[in-house]
Amino acid sequence: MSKITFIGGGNMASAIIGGLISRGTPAGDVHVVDPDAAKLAELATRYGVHGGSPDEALPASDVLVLAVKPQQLKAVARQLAPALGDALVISIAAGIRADSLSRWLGGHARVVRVMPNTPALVQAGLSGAYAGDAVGEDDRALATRVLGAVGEVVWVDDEAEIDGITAISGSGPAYVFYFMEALQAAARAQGFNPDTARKLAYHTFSGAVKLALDSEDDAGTLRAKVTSKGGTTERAINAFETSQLRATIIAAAAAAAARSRELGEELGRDAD
Ligand SMILES: NC(=O)C1=CN([C@@H]2O[C@H](COP(=O)(O)OP(=O)(O)OC[C@H]3O[C@@H](n4cnc5c(N)ncnc54)[C@H](OP(=O)(O)O)[C@@H]3O)[C@@H](O)[C@H]2O)C=CC1
Ligand SMILES: O=C(O)[C@@H]1CCC=N1
Repeated sequence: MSKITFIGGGNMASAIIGGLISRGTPAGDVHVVDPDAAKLAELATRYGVHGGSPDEALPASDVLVLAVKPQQLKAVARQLAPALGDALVISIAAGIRADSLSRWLGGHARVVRVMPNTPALVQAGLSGAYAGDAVGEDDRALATRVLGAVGEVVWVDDEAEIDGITAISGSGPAYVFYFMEALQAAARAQGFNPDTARKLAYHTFSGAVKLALDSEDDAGTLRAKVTSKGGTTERAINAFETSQLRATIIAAAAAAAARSRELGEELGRDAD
């Protein structure tokens, strides 16, 4: 495996690092740069990875993963540019387009834009990936190896699709957790204690997902098999439909995709 340096050791970087280490990447091959010493200490304790400065880490890196907030990326990229060398740069920042980043890195061509998600921590991630024509097959294969260690990788030819992937699988775990929270609250409202409410909600979710993944039926058919005519489920689904829950979910994802495009426009300008 290649030497990988993460710039930013926050939530998403921790998830990818945790996934890489549990899949056998040697801890000595992973460096993390983050201004927060407490975060670095926690990553070192949990996964054995090294913290350090960009000056130490960059010259020895084959792959650089930029995992700072989109609002921080321009300044970070400009600062890294002089010491970058020939590393493959993978940006996971929402919204920021590959050509903006390449420009901030002083015209660095080996840039891949990726949208991962936090289930990477348990090797169940999904990453959308895009690279321009200047990025060769070897670099695409290298990016696939890094992200593929923590889940599925889906390459797109049109960068605009990364905004859609951000809205579905990038932000999506939060939608799922929102539904799980709501189902727990519903269980509490039925009088169950917190432990039982959690068990009922989580186990129902994981059981339904396992059933869907293992089944040849689509989700609509599986739903119909639960929904007896004149029964209890029908009453609940009718309540969802009356409150236009499906349309709300579709509109929410469209809002997330629009925000991704907006971030690319707003933060991609070179004016400041
Ligand atoms: N969380 C998620 O589910 C997903 C996030 N992403 C993307 O990943 C990126 C990171 O998100 P997330 O992990 O949630 O954010 P976090 O805020 O948790 O992590 C970003 C980290 O970068 C650090 N940082 C800031 N400036 C620098 C610098 N100059 N050098 C090194 N590190 C620096 C921050 O420190 P400090 O807090 O002190 O500023 C922070 O620890 C974002 O661009 C986001 O769009 C993509 C997919 C999913
Ligand atoms: O909320 C965000 O902006 C980031 C990108 C996708 C998930 N988290």
